[in-house]
Amino acid sequence: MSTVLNPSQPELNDAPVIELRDLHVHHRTRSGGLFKPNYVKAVNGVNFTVSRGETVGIVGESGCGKSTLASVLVGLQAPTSGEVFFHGRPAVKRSAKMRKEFGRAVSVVFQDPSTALNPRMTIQDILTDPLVIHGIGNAASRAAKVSDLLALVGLPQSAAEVTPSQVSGGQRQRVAIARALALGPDVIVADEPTSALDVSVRAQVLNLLSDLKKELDLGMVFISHDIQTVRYVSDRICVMYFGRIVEEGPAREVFDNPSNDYTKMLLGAAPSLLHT
Ligand SMILES: Nc1ncnc2c1ncn2[C@@H]1O[C@H](COP(=O)(O)OP(=O)(O)OP(=O)(O)O)[C@@H](O)[C@H]1O
Repeated sequence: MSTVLNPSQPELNDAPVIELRDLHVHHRTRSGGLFKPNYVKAVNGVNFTVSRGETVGIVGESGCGKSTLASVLVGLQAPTSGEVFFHGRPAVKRSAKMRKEFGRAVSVVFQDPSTALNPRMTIQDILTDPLVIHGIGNAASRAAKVSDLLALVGLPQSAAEVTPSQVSGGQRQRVAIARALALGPDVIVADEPTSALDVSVRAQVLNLLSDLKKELDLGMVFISHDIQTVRYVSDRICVMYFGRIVEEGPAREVFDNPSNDYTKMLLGAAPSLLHT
């Protein structure tokens, strides 16, 4: 049987890369009134951890709060309340030093590489950019790093010379993954990373992410509305419903023996793998 989440109390030494405790995120809306709040509870009391070497899948229908949770995980959004720990240290009000370390250690792959990558930059410049921003290496070492990154994600070296629009959608997502790896992160947050891709290349990108996780001992947060896709890549699954995690457990257990009615409904409604 899978379990319902409880906040974990890790020892500092083997603390997860990121831990969220009782996290709440409210988005302001314009439609408030006398009896209606002017905010949406996008995330409503979530406890969550991700460590190196594990893929944690977050699954739920559109609007359940997945992307809001992702934006807190990557530091783009501050929580309304709750605690964020980074390698066991409180990280809600992070110092400039911690912000820099967080930026190196946690990176993101978005759904649509066409909008996530600057169309005017060459792929060489896109992959060099994070190194320049973080003041890492010199021109020669950065060029070598770009070459390594292209090899790591299965792109030809010639891809460095072109812009994102000159490669296929699947290759563009590989560029986005290479950029996410540039600083040697501990965790990658992948928010619907295959939804915008052709069905024919989705499995390749999922396999690449799984291989990279193993090869680099990465932590990965894999977010999708599609429980079949989440199961394919995840060690552990968190099922989200209206801003809460309603079920959490090893992927196989959640899949084979779900304890929550919403999880059962998601599984019942799930079409065949990778075809949504
Ligand atoms: N910037 C915002 N301002 C107001 N409401 C927002 C904002 N962003 C998200 N919301 C609302 O918060 C809730 C959670 O949205 P969120 O995008 O996190 O869910 P999601 O599960 O990622 O959905 P999707 O897969 O459609 O992106 C929804 O009700 C959404 O309408």
